[in-house]
Amino acid sequence: MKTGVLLVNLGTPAAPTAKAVNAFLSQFLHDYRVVDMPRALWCPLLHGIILPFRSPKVAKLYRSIWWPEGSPLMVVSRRQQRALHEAFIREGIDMPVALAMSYGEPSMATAWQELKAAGVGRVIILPLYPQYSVSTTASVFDSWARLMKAETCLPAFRFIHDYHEHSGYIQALADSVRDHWAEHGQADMLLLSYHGIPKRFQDKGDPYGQQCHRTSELVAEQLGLERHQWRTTFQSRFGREEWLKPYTDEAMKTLPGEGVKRLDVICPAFSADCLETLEEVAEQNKALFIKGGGEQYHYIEALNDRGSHIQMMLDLVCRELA
Ligand SMILES: C=CC1=C(C)c2cc3[nH]c(cc4nc(cc5[nH]c(cc1n2)c(C)c5CCC(=O)O)C(CCC(=O)O)=C4C)c(C)c3C=C
Ligand SMILES: [Fe+2]
Ligand SMILES: [Fe+2]
Repeated sequence: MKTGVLLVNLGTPAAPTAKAVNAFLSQFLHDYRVVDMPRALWCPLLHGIILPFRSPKVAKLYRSIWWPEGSPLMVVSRRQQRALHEAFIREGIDMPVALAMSYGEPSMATAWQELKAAGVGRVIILPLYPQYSVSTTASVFDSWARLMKAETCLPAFRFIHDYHEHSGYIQALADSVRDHWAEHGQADMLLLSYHGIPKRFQDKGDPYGQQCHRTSELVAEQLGLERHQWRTTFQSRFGREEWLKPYTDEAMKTLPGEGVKRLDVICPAFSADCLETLEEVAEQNKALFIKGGGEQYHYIEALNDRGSHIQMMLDLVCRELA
């Protein structure tokens, strides 16, 4: 039976316009895995305030990072899909690779049709989230399960839960930091900034925060950093409740006062650069750090279609084939 790979990431608006951002956010923020409030309370807030006010504001941010070929997240994801397919060809393996997004296009239904058309009867689902979270990974599983309701003969499938301590992933992160140091020199501190989640999710059993801390420890160990040379923080808060701490934006304001004048920042939870890395981390946080007395700030790009990242994906898939 032919096997195929289904790469899945979050998704992104089709255009950097208020209308497209509204459509994307509406689908995203209606997902119970992301916002678990009763709909009678959440929908009036979402439709009455969040979507009308946030969409034009966020569209402007998307315009500031949009590439000529499209949204960075989409452009990078397509490159990853192509590179993984080519890596399999080099290994002499015929392995169709499809790309799906949890929200927006290409949907999981579109990707599954592509795999079926290629004769695939066994699927390896690889959510491109190194750390498991109910808000991301579990949502990918929900989409798959919903899609499978229409199938009479289910394909065999494997679902890759997380890869937060996979040696190839840790090595790829460490290599990307070393490459950055070779070009720019080593800063006073390496900050590992992860997308946050509400603390309440962690209290209910989401292992995301613990997995982020583990990734940081392994990267720091691989780089031979001493404890005062690295730190873990959480970014991209949404809403008013408490999220995982410490917060990245608060660290930007306090680190210069602690003597950290030169800062390198890496975002290991993002397998592809996107709004949250290119705008929030590379631009907004840099401004906060410099305003707080920092002197030099470098954002180290996501693993994207780096060779070692693609090799790690190949390894993750091959493990499931064994
Ligand atoms: C590690 C990956 C991610 C986790 C965990 C995650 C949780 C999470 N996110 C929101 C709300 C928003 N996230 C937004 C953008 C966004 N989030 C991720 C990844 C994770 N999110 C990515 C890759 C992106 C960027 C997409 C792009 O187009 O570039 C947004 C949209 C932008 C904005 O309005 O600020 C929202 C909203 C919640 C509520 C949540 C956990 C509950
Ligand atoms: Fe609604
Ligand atoms: Fe997010």
